[in-house]
Amino acid sequence: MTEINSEQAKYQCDAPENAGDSQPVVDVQAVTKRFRNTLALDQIDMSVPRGKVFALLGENGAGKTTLLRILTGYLRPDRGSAKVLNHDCASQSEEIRRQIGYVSDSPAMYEWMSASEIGWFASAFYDGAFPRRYEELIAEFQIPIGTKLSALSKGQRAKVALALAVAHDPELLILDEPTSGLDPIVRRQFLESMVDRAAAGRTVLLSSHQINEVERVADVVAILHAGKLRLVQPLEVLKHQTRIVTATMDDAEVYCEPPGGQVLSEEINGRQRRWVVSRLSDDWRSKFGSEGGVRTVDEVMPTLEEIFVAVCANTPSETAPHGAFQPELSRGVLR
Ligand SMILES: Nc1ncnc2c1ncn2[C@@H]1O[C@H](COP(=O)(O)OP(=O)(O)OP(=O)(O)O)[C@@H](O)[C@H]1O
Repeated sequence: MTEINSEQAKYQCDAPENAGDSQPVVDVQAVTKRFRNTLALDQIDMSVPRGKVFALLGENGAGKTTLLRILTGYLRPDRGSAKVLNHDCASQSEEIRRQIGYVSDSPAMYEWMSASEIGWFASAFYDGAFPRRYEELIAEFQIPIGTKLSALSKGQRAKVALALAVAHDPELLILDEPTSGLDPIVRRQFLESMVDRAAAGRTVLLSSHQINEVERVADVVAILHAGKLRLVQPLEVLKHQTRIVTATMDDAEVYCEPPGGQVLSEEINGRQRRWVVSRLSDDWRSKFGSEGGVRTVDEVMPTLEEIFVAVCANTPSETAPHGAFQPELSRGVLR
């Protein structure tokens, strides 16, 4: 069985020299990027704290890859600025790429090389420990070392790309859809190894559609929607402060104000009203439905997927007139 074991996680995570540094590892300010008629990123402000697993969620076309490509210097923003490890992404991209590990959504590798040869080739760019770490990862992943990359399966190639990105033990790992192509066992072990990295002070910034997986490993969640950053919050805070409130009215015609807080979404179905609400106060029940007409009221904790759907379904133009949803962020800094 392919396994990223605890031993491996240990060597990946020797304590970084400046682990105590409180400066964000990624600092994005007012970044805007347009492709012809598509506004891919619209005034993005975001900071990624050190030593966390930071998950960037968004629907297809939300702008995740565009943002990650700006951070790694493969794209330039039209406006705004971005820094990674205190280096400017537009002018110091080589330095950034040397210091980080990056796996793009479609890694380009020299197809005519074997896993062994590409490791040897990449080791020229990194410190002396790279070859040993790389070989151990390749062995853990059970990659046939002599086979040309062009002859490997999609999942095996994804593993080679990951091994290349991780083997120099980077302070920041940027992963665009890291688990696509991996089988469920490797996905799980890989994500757990990301948690171990964060615990040792390394930072992992990953984009994903796999919300259930993200829910298991992320410290911080950001949601991009149509090029706008709609939410950035520690996952624990997000889950603690967000509720699905369902009220059943005496009559479908009875109007009912939402239960306070920030309304992420509202659904009306006959006599039933359903809100996904963040920042609900502890005493919301005492104030709710004071005008009468509310027969029963229930409150449950939403899954991250339910929060994601609520945030993405509620674009500003659709925002309910009452309790309007405002992105849960201020300059993308966690509150
Ligand atoms: N090189 C490009 N030329 C033109 N449009 C582009 C280009 N790259 C991205 N876009 C557009 O920018 C928007 C954001 O794309 P992006 O790839 O960043 O989304 P994403 O969130 O990574 O999506 P997915 O989850 O499907 O990979 C999309 O509308 C896409 O069509």
